[in-house]
Amino acid sequence: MPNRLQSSNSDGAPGTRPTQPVATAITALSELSGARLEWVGQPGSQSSEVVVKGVDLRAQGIVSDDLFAALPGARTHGAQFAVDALGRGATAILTDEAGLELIEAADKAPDRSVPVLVHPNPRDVLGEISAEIYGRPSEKMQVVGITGTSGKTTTSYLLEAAIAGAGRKPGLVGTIETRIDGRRVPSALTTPEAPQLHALFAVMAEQGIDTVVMEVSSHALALGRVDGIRFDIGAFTNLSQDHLDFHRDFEEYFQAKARLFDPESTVRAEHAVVCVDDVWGRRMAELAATDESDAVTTVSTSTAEAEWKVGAVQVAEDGSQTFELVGPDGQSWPVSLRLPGRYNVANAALALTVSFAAGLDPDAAVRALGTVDVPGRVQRIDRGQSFLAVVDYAHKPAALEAVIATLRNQVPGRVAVVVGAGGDRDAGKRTLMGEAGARGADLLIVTDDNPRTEDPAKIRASVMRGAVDVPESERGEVREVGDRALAIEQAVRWAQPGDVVLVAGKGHEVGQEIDGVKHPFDDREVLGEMIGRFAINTAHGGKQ
Ligand SMILES: CC(=O)N[C@H]1[C@@H](OP(=O)(O)OP(=O)(O)OC[C@H]2O[C@@H](n3ccc(=O)[nH]c3=O)[C@H](O)[C@@H]2O)O[C@H](CO)[C@@H](O)[C@@H]1O[C@H](C)C(=O)N[C@@H](C)C(=O)N[C@H](CCC(=O)O)C(=O)O
Ligand SMILES: Nc1ncnc2c1ncn2[C@@H]1O[C@H](COP(=O)(O)OP(=O)(O)OP(=O)(O)O)[C@@H](O)[C@H]1O
Ligand SMILES: N[C@H](CCC[C@H](N)C(=O)O)C(=O)O
Repeated sequence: MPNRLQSSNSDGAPGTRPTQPVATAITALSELSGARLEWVGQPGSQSSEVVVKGVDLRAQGIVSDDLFAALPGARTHGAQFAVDALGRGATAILTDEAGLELIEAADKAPDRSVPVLVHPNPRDVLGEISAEIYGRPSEKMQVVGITGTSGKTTTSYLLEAAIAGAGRKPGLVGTIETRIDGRRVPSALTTPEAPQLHALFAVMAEQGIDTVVMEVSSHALALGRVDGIRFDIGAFTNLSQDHLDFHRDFEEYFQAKARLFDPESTVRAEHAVVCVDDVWGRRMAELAATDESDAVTTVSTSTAEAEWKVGAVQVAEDGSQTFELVGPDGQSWPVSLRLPGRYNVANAALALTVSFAAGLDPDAAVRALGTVDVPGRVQRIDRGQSFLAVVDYAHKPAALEAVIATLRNQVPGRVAVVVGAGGDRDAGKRTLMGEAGARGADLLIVTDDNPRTEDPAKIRASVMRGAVDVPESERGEVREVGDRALAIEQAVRWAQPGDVVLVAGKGHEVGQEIDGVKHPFDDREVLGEMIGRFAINTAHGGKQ
């Protein structure tokens, strides 16, 4: 039976469960959630004393004394894995009526009497239950949630640096990784499920973390993953097309994000910091407004009305930039940023406005921002070649357009873009990405991203359609090369001094998922290798 995990592993890296778990009676959870208490397995040994010390919704993640949340899903019902969870030491189960039936009908009945909390929609109560089991740890620290279509990871990294720079102990939860005071904990989702999140907060509390910055995806908001968290600050970056496979339309997508700001929502942050550059931001700021004068702070890099505004931006040859952030009382901060691109000025302005709202020392926060690079976000690959080579995570139309525009401004030469679209994700964005790539690049090579369970040729065909539908006079050359390594090779062979090669869509990812199997693939390594093989000796502009 798997033992309770430690909040620190033998190598000193933080674990994913607290070391000092608290026991919560199953009857208390029934009362808290309104779930009905039933019993399955051997009759006669029911004990109202049953307690749980942790919770998970993946049977494979269960350790002794856990509550197993057996949820209905799109692919399967968690109750199918109840026997496995009990074998790993779960002492109780949370499920719905269908789950209870599945457990009762299972070939292998539990060899003891097991309490089952039955709720019509267990996902709706899982956040509160998880918070309770772990002692409501998010209330012991200042939590900042960042949402929006693009810029969450970048803004989080900038803010994490500001928090550390200002002398606090930061926690970070996001797409690339979870970090506890700078030490890594791997993460599979941008925003983990509620049981994992509250456990992480409990570990962070044990390790003395005082300020947490976390990315909050629209999936998380819609699926209740952040329920039970008390957010001090909610930050909004922007909204553009993505995830319309999961959300019915843009309005529903907006409403999911709005859960972090809507005064009616149970996960509403106490303060909102909103970038009002786009119309969705302006709507979000209006929605978040209450009678409290400090409920919303607005920030803008455009002409939009806002309390915090960005003044003139100076861009150096290497793309790094400086700008002035001007506040409501005329106070102004000179900001230096290593990250290139106008959109990163927006990310940095948002990060700083949040850090001021969080009470961080402004000078220290501003200083810290100037040191930040983000893995796989406009990450330069330099092997001494005479053209600029960049890996970026743009995998949606607006992001692709933004990063191409940034790089176009940065080089005197031409732009090559290697990009594809992911399988089992918003199919509507594929043609738009093809269009953005074809309009922006002198050479667009349409390739595979993570096809997942889809036919890669069909995904490429959609991206290609968007690309070739752009009139020839308005676009560059378009090629289709399915093999991603070969596509990168072709872009590198094409590049001349002063050009830029952008490999977009996978950023920090280190695998390519094809038919359920993740094959090792890191754009940064492959691009570096191709430059080494085909573009060496270019310090003087030549090629092999
Ligand atoms: C649409 C979505 O987010 N679905 C999530 C949801 O799936 P689901 O409800 O359909 O569950 P299911 O796979 O049918 O499984 C049912 C239950 O059985 C359990 N189970 C299932 C199999 C097993 O072997 N053992 C087991 O215990 C599962 O934990 C679950 O509780 O619950 C599952 C359990 O946590 C998640 O794995 C799954 O995320 C899928 C894999 C996913 O890819 N999600 C992505 C789209 C996502 O959430 N992305 C956002 C970022 C988006 C962005 O901004 O870019 C994120 O926050 O990461
Ligand atoms: N503020 C922004 N506006 C538009 N595009 C942006 C912005 N910030 C970043 N991007 C683009 O989006 C890509 C992803 O950026 P980042 O990882 O910071 O966003 P994210 O919201 O975390 O994305 P995801 O939800 O896909 O994980 C970048 O590589 C860049 O191309
Ligand atoms: N969090 C995003 C990541 C997409 C990354 C891209 N490389 C792809 O596979 O589409 C998602 O799950 O939609």
